[in-house]
Amino acid sequence: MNLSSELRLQAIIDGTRAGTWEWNVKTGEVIFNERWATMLGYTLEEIQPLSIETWNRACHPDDLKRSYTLIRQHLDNEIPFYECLCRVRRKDGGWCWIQDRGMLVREPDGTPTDWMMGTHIDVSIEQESRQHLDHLAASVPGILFSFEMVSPVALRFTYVSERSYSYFGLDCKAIEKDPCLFFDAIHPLDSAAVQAAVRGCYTSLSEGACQFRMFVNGTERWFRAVACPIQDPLGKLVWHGMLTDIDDQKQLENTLAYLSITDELTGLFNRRYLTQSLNDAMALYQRYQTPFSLISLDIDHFKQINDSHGHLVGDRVLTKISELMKHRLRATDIVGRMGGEEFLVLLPNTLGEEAGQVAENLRLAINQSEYLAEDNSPFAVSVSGGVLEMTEAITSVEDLLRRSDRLLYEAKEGGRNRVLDEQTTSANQGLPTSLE
Ligand SMILES: Nc1nc2c(ncn2[C@@H]2O[C@H](COP(=O)(O)OP(=O)(O)OP(=O)(O)O)[C@@H](O)[C@H]2O)c(=O)[nH]1
Repeated sequence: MNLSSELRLQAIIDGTRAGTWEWNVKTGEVIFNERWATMLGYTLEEIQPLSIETWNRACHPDDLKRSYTLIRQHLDNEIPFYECLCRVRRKDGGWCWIQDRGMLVREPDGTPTDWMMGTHIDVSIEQESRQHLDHLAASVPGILFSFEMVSPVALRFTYVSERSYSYFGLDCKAIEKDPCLFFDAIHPLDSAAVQAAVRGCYTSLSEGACQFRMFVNGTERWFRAVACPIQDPLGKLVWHGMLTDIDDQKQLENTLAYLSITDELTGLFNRRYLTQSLNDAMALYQRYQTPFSLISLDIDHFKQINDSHGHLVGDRVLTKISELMKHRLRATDIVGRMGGEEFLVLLPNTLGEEAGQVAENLRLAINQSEYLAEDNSPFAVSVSGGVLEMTEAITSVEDLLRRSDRLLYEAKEGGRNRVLDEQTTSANQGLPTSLE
């Protein structure tokens, strides 16, 4: 090519529409090109005479301070290039965003000169779009994010909205630099699920969602993330999504789940949960012959207790017996109130003989406890019960409960305050299918 280097350089500068600056850091002398002036709405002539003061007046004071700090770092060889985003005042009084870049000019042997040179490029449009996005993100009830995936297990956040700080105390820029900051804050019990969702996104190339807990200021909170892949104009797949705080919803779900399986008065499991647990235990028995036993206990003459001492005292008896049972049973046992004054205990992996001893201990503990009337006078309470070990002969949960009721009935008939099992009763000979 036979064009002079000067001509080529000028063509490149004109083509990039860059304002250029040259600054003698010793004397303050400054040279700007025509484009530099037109970027701000002037002609070069209008802003004569030029000096570093021309720039000092045009640049926003906050950005100017930052700019000089960065220049100092560059001149002290701490950073190889100078780069700073600055707001600059235009002739019409408005501001524009200028990407300011430059470096110290050196002789071919590396000796520094007194001159720094660089470019000013108007990036107002890009900056405004970024701000629009930030404003939009700030008005959405969640954290907006974008990420690229470099492998099925590694992703890089290309955008995280500022709300990340108020949501989980992590700076959005810090997460963009290091995604581990985000992943390390996920509850260890949920990190496998999150990783699986990320892998799912990578392989299915479709929308992915997951719920997980994160540690926020030392406490756990539930979040939900949804992300959808979009192919950008360069053919790269980028996931865009939103993360919302669903802690209140989760608390409500947990409360509802707890209430749906809990007896309100005693805090024990309710009939629904007991029936489900019996179905599960029976399925395990039928599939793997995993043994289990069932204890049923019913308070004797509870109607009399209510009638003599009042319903409130009756309620206290139910609560006290529930507490007694909870403390005497294993964590794996399932104890619940079937309704009224009747309790059931499901003992997984327990044979009838052992269950019989547990039932007898419960009966004794209940009978030997002290119950107080409204006037603090003590009265006694006893229970009758039945113990059943699951066997091949028992065909269904209904059958199991029918046999259990039968034992209970016989214990009541036999004088109450006792626990019977199928071996010690007549019930094992010719079991009736109903109490009638
Ligand atoms: N205080 C109180 N009483 C209840 C509750 N649920 C049921 N009851 C009462 O429990 C009593 C049960 O009476 P019955 O079924 O005749 O049995 P019982 O008096 O214990 O007699 P036996 O079982 O034959 O020893 C009824 O009076 C019910 O009103 C409750 O949640 N609180």
